[in-house]
Amino acid sequence: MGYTLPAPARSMTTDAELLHALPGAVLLVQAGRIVLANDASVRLLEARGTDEIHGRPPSDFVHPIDKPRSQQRIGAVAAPDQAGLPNKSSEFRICTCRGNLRMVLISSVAITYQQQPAVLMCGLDMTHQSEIQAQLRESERNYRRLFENMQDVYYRTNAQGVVVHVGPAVRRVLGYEPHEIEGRTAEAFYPRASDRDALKKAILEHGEVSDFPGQMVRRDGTVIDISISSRALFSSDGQFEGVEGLYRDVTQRKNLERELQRLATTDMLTGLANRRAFLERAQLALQHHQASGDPLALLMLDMDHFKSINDRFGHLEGDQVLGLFARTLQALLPPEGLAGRLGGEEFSVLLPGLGLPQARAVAESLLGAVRAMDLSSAPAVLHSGRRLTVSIGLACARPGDRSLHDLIDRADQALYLAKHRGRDQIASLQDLAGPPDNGLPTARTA
Ligand SMILES: Nc1nc2c(ncn2[C@@H]2O[C@H](COP(=O)(O)OP(=O)(O)OP(=O)(O)O)[C@@H](O)[C@H]2O)c(=O)[nH]1
Repeated sequence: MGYTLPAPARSMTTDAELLHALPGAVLLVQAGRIVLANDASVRLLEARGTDEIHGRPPSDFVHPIDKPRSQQRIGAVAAPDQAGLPNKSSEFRICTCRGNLRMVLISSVAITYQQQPAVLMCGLDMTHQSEIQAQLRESERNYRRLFENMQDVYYRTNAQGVVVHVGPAVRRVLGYEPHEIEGRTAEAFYPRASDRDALKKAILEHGEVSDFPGQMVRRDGTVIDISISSRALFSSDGQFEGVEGLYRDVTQRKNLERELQRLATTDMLTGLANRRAFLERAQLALQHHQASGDPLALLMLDMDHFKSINDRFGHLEGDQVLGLFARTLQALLPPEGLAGRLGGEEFSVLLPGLGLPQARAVAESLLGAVRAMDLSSAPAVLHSGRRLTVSIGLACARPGDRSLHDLIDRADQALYLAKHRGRDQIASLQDLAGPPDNGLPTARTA
């Protein structure tokens, strides 16, 4: 296949035609005046024709700021020590005949033309490149500003986990200067090595992580919650080169979340688990019991004749008593136990790992502690000489339990039995005459 030149290729026969066909602007200056301008310079200077250029000093087209430099260069290029060599090209602001500004890269050389000394100037329009450079500089300034003011900490480590770069936000987040962190391994700032290991593992497994939770230690020793988004860096031949990412201090948000979680799961009057939280934990404990066969006991507690406390001493005093009762429960719980307020003056205690005898012992101690409760924060009750008591229903999880409801139901029935039998006592369904419950003897009394 032959190659054909594109259509309008101009054919030229003279040197002058060659000069006018040049894409670069050329001016010839003699005795300080332009004596020749090629077509490209006419276009560059936005002249109507060569007449608008010929006869004028080149400085007519140079921006006042660049005039001294331009004149100095034209003088220097003609100096004998320049030996007819062109000077180094340099950018000048050029004002066109139409008043527009152009950035032109100009180089000159001293010659002899028609037996007279002359300076030949060659110019390349750099306006577009200058604009690009200015945009680049502006964009670089913008990125730097953004980087300096960023709330998140940018960091980069090498393959050995050494921090090679960290952003200035680290001053605010961790209280260190960037140079104090650069050159150290990131592990140094994690309170638990396992956190950093988990992050590393996740990044290597997935290539990147987003909003990965963790904690870091500030210079003053306080531990803060952070959220990290990072990615692994690889060389073009697939070698692991380190990690790059951003982390931010989310302590405030985490504290708020923890507080919301606490509010959502805590009974405000007593500080115990609320009904929803208690039942959730009880469900988990039952599942564990079903999977492991570990014993599980549940107590239902109801203050005796509580209505009369409210009626006689007022609702506020009643609230004080409920608070006291809750603290008494809490103080006597075994480490794995959980107390909750199911509503009103009804409470429940979950006893994972405890069988009937141990659970009964806990219930006994609760019964005694309520009888002996210090009522100084409920002064009206205290001065009346009234003693408080509680009734307790006790049930143990059985292999046949289909749901938590079965266990709670038995504890409720046992509580009813304790009330029925005169209150201030413990009952379990084993106390009823009937078939053996869970292999234990029947008709036991509390
Ligand atoms: N002060 C106070 N009283 C409450 C609260 N919730 C429920 N109560 C009261 O607790 C009382 C419960 O009374 P009842 O269920 O009739 O039983 P009781 O008087 O405790 O008698 P027995 O349970 O049969 O021993 C009612 O008067 C309720 O108004 C509370 O948050 N604060």
